[in-house]
Amino acid sequence: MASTHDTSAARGAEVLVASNRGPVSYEVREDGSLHTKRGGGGLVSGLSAIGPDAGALWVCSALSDGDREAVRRGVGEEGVRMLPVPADVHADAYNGIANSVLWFVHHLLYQTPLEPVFDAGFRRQWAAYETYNRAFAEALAEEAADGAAVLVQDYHLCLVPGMLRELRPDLRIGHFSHTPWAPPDYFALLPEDIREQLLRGMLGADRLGFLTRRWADAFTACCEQSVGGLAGTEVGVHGLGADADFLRERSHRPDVEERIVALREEIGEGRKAIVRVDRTELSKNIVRGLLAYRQLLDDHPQWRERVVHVAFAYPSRQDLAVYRDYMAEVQRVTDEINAGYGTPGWTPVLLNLKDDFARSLAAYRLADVALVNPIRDGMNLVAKEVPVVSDEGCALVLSREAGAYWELREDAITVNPYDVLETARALHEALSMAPGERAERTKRLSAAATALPPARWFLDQLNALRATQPG
Ligand SMILES: O=P(O)(O)OC[C@H]1O[C@H](O[C@H]2O[C@H](CO)[C@@H](O)[C@H](O)[C@H]2O)[C@H](O)[C@@H](O)[C@@H]1O
Ligand SMILES: O=c1ccn([C@@H]2O[C@H](COP(=O)(O)OP(=O)(O)O)[C@@H](O)[C@H]2O)c(=O)[nH]1
Repeated sequence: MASTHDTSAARGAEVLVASNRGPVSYEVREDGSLHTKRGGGGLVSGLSAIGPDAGALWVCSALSDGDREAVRRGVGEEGVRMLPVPADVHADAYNGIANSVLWFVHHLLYQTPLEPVFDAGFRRQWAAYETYNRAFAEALAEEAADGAAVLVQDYHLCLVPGMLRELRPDLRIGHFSHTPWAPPDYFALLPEDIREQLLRGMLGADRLGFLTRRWADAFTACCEQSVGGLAGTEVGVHGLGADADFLRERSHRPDVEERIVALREEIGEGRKAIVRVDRTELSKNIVRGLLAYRQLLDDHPQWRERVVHVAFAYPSRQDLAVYRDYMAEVQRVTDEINAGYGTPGWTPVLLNLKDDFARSLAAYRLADVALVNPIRDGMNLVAKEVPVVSDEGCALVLSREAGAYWELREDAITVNPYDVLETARALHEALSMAPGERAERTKRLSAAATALPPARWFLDQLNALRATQPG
């Protein structure tokens, strides 16, 4: 890794994006060939719309053995540079600090009295997080043309703006958070020096972006409490929308049509479908969703045999025991409901624990009700994607703690995600909605969901960043 920027280097990229997860990942097949897979989650859905046409260089991490092998063989996508960070550094930075500490802080996921504990192990992981951030800062410093614009993404890379600023004072540096931001009292769980390092690292940027005003205000409040304010850094709000063109085209391809036929058969003739699609992620609140569905079957037995809960919970962050345990809990509660309520011709919950994007799109299209009930979520693109591709209109049950709430609340049925009884009532209301009203609401939801498509979301940030004075 180069430690300084060589100013005599040839001109590099004018626009750079940096994120932990990149647009694709690789898998080594048994015959030794490399298989390419689209990266999962909303950050990739948002940034993939930018594509190589925009001329941006996307610097991301080699996350898997397959990714590292691709780097070794010199295989890669156009406009993408994968950093082969050592596996142990990545594990500590990504699984340790990013996903077990920062993700937990911003999503209010700690369960006292057992968590959090900031001990010597945490300090070792923090050192890896610094190393990881430095690797990105150095790669970006190496690749960027004079005066280029660099858009750093998310909580994995909070220290990059400050580090990059030192290496390349000429650059315009932005940082965008795809997560919520913790309120100051919760952020204060972190050791004081770590809090300061994170905030000062981000304030090394010229401009910071958030998905909603709520998260931007929480960040500003944390800065006021810990480091005396924003130190001249601009803060903007950019609510990432769904990519209607991509979704409509992709959801009408033959592989999705095939899956619609299969899904309809599994659901059963004349039954309604309550659909959810998430990473198996603690903050998505899948178990309370199942409990609310069970409550619905208790409170309104008329729905028994007439509805199926189609739950797609595709694997995420499986290196972490707490995520593996959560997946097992989702399976356990599903089995309990199916055993307790199922009949020979009716399986109340259809649980899909495998990654199958085409099948998820098929479920979006045929859903009567979409259940999106996160405890807390930066935005939640699923809530925005369903109305766009829905065939016959879909009622949306939406958590008031999702970023998407602020844009979709008028036509969604909104819930407190912890309140299982309220969620059950919302499911009943959604299932009972008249088809005409459902179609009308879906149309308005779709318009709100696509108000800021990914390409414009990105361009707005780029233009705003270019209008700042570097440093
Ligand atoms: O990369 P992973 O660890 O597999 O996780 C997937 C992504 O999860 C988070 O996504 C967020 O970004 C979405 C788009 O802005 C937003 O709608 C959602 O609410 C967020 O949870 C994470 O922030 C990304 O970095 C991950 O890639
Ligand atoms: O099997 C699937 C099903 C869905 N998605 C996509 O994953 C994203 C999830 O984004 P969201 O903002 O809802 O949550 P995140 O996972 O980023 O926290 C959406 O764009 C989905 O279309 C996916 O990658 N694989």
